[in-house]
Amino acid sequence: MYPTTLTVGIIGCGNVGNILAQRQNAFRITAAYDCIPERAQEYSEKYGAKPLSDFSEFLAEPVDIVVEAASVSAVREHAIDVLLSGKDMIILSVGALAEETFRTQLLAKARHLDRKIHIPSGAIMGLDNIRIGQISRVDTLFLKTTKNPKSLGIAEQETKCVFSGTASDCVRQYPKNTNVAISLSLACGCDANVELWSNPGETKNMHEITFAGEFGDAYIRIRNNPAPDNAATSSLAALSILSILENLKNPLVIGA
Ligand SMILES: NC(=O)C1=CN([C@@H]2O[C@H](COP(=O)(O)OP(=O)(O)OC[C@H]3O[C@@H](n4cnc5c(N)ncnc54)[C@H](O)[C@@H]3O)[C@@H](O)[C@H]2O)C=CC1
Ligand SMILES: O=C([O-])CC(=O)C(=O)O
Repeated sequence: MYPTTLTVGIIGCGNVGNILAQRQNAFRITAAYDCIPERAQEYSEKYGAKPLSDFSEFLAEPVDIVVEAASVSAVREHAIDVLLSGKDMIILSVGALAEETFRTQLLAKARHLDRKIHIPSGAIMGLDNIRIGQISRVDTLFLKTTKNPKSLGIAEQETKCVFSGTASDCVRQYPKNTNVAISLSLACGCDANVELWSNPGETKNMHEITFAGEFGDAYIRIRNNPAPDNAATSSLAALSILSILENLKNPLVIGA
């Protein structure tokens, strides 16, 4: 069981890492790792977490849970070692789990070590009940994401569909922008269909989910405010991690 005040180790001292540190309540971030050591150092000066530039030293820190808020490659490089060090983990760069061999290895390790990997709802709503896809018929799971071209890292000046295909192919091309597509796929147990739109007039990060099956049908539209230090990331993504950390000890479990 977790203690009353959780201790957290953070991988990634960027936009999300900073939001989490600014809103510590039921938890304390005590260890910080970033592949750019100056970022971990600066983070430490601002928030008091111990900066670690060597990942094995980070793993030796006695934290209750590790939060990844870095990149798909950080998950591939470090997630199995985090589990091996005896810690549960929250993974935000969910796109890493699109690759089947890696996902199978990671989940087998977690099962073997009796550790939990939390996938936050991130920048979308409704992920809880999309899990019914694992136990009932699904006819449609479709995500349409619309962002400003600057967030997508492209120079497109027209409103345009820049990707149409499966979630796993989409996150390979846009690993910083479509992690939510993999969260939906993992929840439902099938590869979601995705369209990614670039719109120079869009100031929000918009996700429209269409889900239909045995239960009926649903359409969920989320119009996210971009986070202050990284417009490609929605503020909701950091808030969803905060809600996991704040609720880990709560005896009342809300949602599917
Ligand atoms: N699941 C979801 O709904 C969402 C997921 N994300 C993902 O969350 C992650 C964090 O987002 P932001 O904080 O906005 O990004 P950011 O770019 O502001 O910060 C990332 C930080 O992680 C560090 N980093 C990158 N690769 C690393 C590695 N291999 N090892 C250690 N440190 C590494 C960077 O130096 C940087 O300081 C990104 O991968 C982003 O795509 C973002 C929004 C929604
Ligand atoms: O923050 C968002 O709107 C979604 C995002 O970047 C992702 O899923 O990677």
